[in-house]
Amino acid sequence: RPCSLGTCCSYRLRDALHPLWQSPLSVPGGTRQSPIDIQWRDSIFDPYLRPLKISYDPDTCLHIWNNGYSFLVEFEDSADKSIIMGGPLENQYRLKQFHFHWGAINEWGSEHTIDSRVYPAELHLVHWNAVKYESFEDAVMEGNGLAVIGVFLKLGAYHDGLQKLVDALPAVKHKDEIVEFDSFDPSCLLPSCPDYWTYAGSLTTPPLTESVTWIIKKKAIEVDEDQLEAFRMLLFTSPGEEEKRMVDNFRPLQPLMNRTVRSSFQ
Ligand SMILES: CCCCCOc1ccc(S(N)(=O)=O)cc1
Ligand SMILES: [Zn+2]
Repeated sequence: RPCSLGTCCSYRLRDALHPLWQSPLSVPGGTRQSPIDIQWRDSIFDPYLRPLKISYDPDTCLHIWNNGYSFLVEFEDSADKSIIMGGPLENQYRLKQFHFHWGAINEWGSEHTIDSRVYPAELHLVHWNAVKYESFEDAVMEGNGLAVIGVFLKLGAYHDGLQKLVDALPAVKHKDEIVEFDSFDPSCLLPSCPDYWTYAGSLTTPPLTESVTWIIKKKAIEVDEDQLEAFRMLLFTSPGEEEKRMVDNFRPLQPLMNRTVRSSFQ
């Protein structure tokens, strides 16, 4: 219905859209958005945080899929086979997938930062609360629905465990390509140090829902230049389209607002 001013009511200022995801950079009313900069000195040691318990079954590994934002390694999650519990979590969470975010060059690429230090890449191991919810899709909409372990990647020694994944990437060069991937245990991508920070946040890509308990490992894992370059040869684009290299697939930092970051270590 035309409004009294005779101008079309649907006209409104365009919100700032993220160039990559065409999604709002800021979620209206968002109070717990991710990623954030973790200020080490402002994080609070919580002695009640328990050790994180991680138990992955390599036989639940299904395939690698280029979804046009990143590449996902997806897991069979119809039973409690690959799970995490403890740490800040009240329930057991099931592994659904893991993926990475990275930059065009080694100077940037991670989503979270530590005292403003950026890493060349960041691994996200995505789990959902299978005690409280029926499916990952349901859990995505709930405040305690997801738990994501974040691991920083830094340039250094060759990472033997990552190489099996790197060798499979050419098979998923283009958006929507998928390749079978079996018997991979993602625990090989975790640092041996148990220390982590944890805070209440959100998905960093659409639908950006505020459903994630983030568990950010203090220690980074080392990978070498060729392994990082392998990520950068992936494409955002489908076969036949003008090629766009899959790089800089990270969301900008979001305001901390009224949140505390807790540490599992002193
Ligand atoms: C209902 C379908 C939802 C698909 C989206 O799933 C996601 C999105 C982002 C993340 S991240 N970068 O915050 O770890 C994890 C999972
Ligand atoms: Zn992610």
